[in-house]
Order: sequence, then C-alpha cells, then structure tokens
Amino acid sequence: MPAERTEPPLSQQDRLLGAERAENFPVAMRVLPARVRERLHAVYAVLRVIDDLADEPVPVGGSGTEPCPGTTPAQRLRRLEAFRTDLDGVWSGAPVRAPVLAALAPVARDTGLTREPFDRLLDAGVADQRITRYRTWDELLGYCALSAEPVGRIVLTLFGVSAGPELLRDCDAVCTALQLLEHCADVGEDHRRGRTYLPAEDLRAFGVAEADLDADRAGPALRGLLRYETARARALLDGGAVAVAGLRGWARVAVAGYVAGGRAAADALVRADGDVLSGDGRAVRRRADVVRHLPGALLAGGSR
Ligand SMILES: CC(C)=CCC/C(C)=C/CC/C(C)=C/COP(=O)(O)OP(=O)(O)O
Repeated sequence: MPAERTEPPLSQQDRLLGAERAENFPVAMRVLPARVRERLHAVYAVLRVIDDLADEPVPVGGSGTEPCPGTTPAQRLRRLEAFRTDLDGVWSGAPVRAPVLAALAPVARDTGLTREPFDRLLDAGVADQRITRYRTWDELLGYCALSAEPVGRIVLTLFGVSAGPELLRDCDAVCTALQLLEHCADVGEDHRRGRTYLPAEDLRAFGVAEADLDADRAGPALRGLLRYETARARALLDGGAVAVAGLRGWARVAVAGYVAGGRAAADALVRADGDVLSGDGRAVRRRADVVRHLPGALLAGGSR
C-alpha cells in the first residue's frame, strides 16, 4: 500500500503571497504609511488564518492550532473554537499560542480594537461548517453580516474613525458588496468545497442546476445569473461608496481603494461575461482597473 501523503501545512507566507494577488483586503495597502500598513498587515494575517481555519484541509501555520488538519467540518469547528479561546489572551494579556495573535495584541492595545468583530468572523467560519446553502438573498446578507461587515469595523478602528450610524451602514454595504463579488468569482472553488453562496431562489429563477457549477465552462443560465448577481453587488457597492465622503486622510484613501478594488472585480466578472468556471483568468481583477477607478472612488461620487 502506498504511504499516505500528508499535505504540508499552509504557511503564513504562502497565504499572504497568494492573497496579495487576488483578494480585497490588500488592495489599498501599497500607498499607505508604514505604521498603518503594519497594523493592517497584522489584522490581515489574523483574518486569513480565520478564513483558512474554516476552509483549508491542511494545518494552518501561524494559527496556534497546528498540527490539526481540517479535513472534516468537525475538525474545522474544533480548531476555530481553539483559536477563539486563544483570542482571549489578546485582551487579557495571557500568553497566546498563535503567532498572528501575538502580533495583533500590540495593535489592539494601541488602536482600541475590541474582540467583537473577530468573534463575528469566527462565527462566519462556524456557519460555513454548518450551512452550505442559502435560500434567499436576505439569508445571504445575514451571513455577510458575520463574514464581511466586521472587516470594515476593524478597518475603521485601525484608522481611528469613530463612525456614526450612516457611515457604518455605508461601510457595511461596501464590505458586503466586496464579499458578494468574491462569491461570484469563486463559484467553482466554493462548490468544490461543498458550498454554494448564490441564493437558491436565484439559481431556480435563472434555471441553474447545482450540476452546472461543476462544468468546465459556465453555461448560458449560469452566466445570466452571474450577470444579475454582479449587477446587484455593484449597485450595493455604489450605494455604499458615499462612505468615502465621510472619511478624511488615510482612511479615505484606504476605503476608496477598497471601493475601486470592488469596481475592478465587477469589471472582471463583466469581462468574463459570467464565465467564472473556465479558469482562463478573465474573471481576475486587473490592477489597471483598480487604478482607473481610484479617482472616482476618492471623489466619492463617480462610479466609473
Ligand atoms: C471601512 C471599509 C468599507 C473597509 C473595507 C474592508 C474590506 C476589505 C472588506 C472585505 C470584506 C470581505 C470579507 C470580502 C471577502 O474577501 P476575501 O478576499 O477575504 O475573500 P474570501 O473570504 O473569499 O477569501
């Protein structure tokens, strides 16, 4: 019998390199002052660990839960809860196991970050083990309140912004839109992990069967659905983009960067005409599009 192959743990470096290319959070990093960037990096490393604890079958480096694999939902739940317990130390001063939490502690102390948004992100990871389908758009928005909105709250705190209800609402809309656009781009990958975030009511309305998500190319029904979901997420993003007007200084630059990144992600989906399954890179956000959208996002009005 061949020896069982063990996957190497996912290192923090692997994750940061992979994610810098593809994902939302690092979009605005480059231009920010070093101190702000360091804080964002510390938080981002924790967010990536939480994502990976919920998703990855292999042990997650930097999480303090190694060598625990995440092959089954029960294992992933255990390591999410172990990480939640470890999180206590960031605020109590007790020693933490996870290097990413050791790095978070001084940032939390200096900026006044609370643990509440991190708990919500862990709750999203827990939901991912228990809920693999969403019936309606409203149910999906409930998931985004756990998985996306807390990221915005953390970012605002890092920049020292004390936001009123309107700004919070607009930032929540931006974060939710970014998450929904990510769901559109990742339909195939999520399906391979056993999850479908596109609401079942929409799959039905567009005549998309679950099996269509396994195909090598998106068929006409799935393309139609993705055009619809992209437009809906984009409208939410455009509505929330007014948040930029309520911000000053580097916070304004960063959030404009996230908005521009979201618009570029929507462009990529439109360019691919909803064919997110073929893997030929057409649905990947282009840096040139992010740059093109930045001035409009900074002025908090322009959407193109
Ligand atoms: C103040 C303000 C509006 C800040 C914006 C903060 C921000 C970048 C929110 C993104 C929300 C989110 C979890 C998106 C998924 O992206 P992902 O790339 O992590 O995707 P994944 O979960 O599929 O890996």
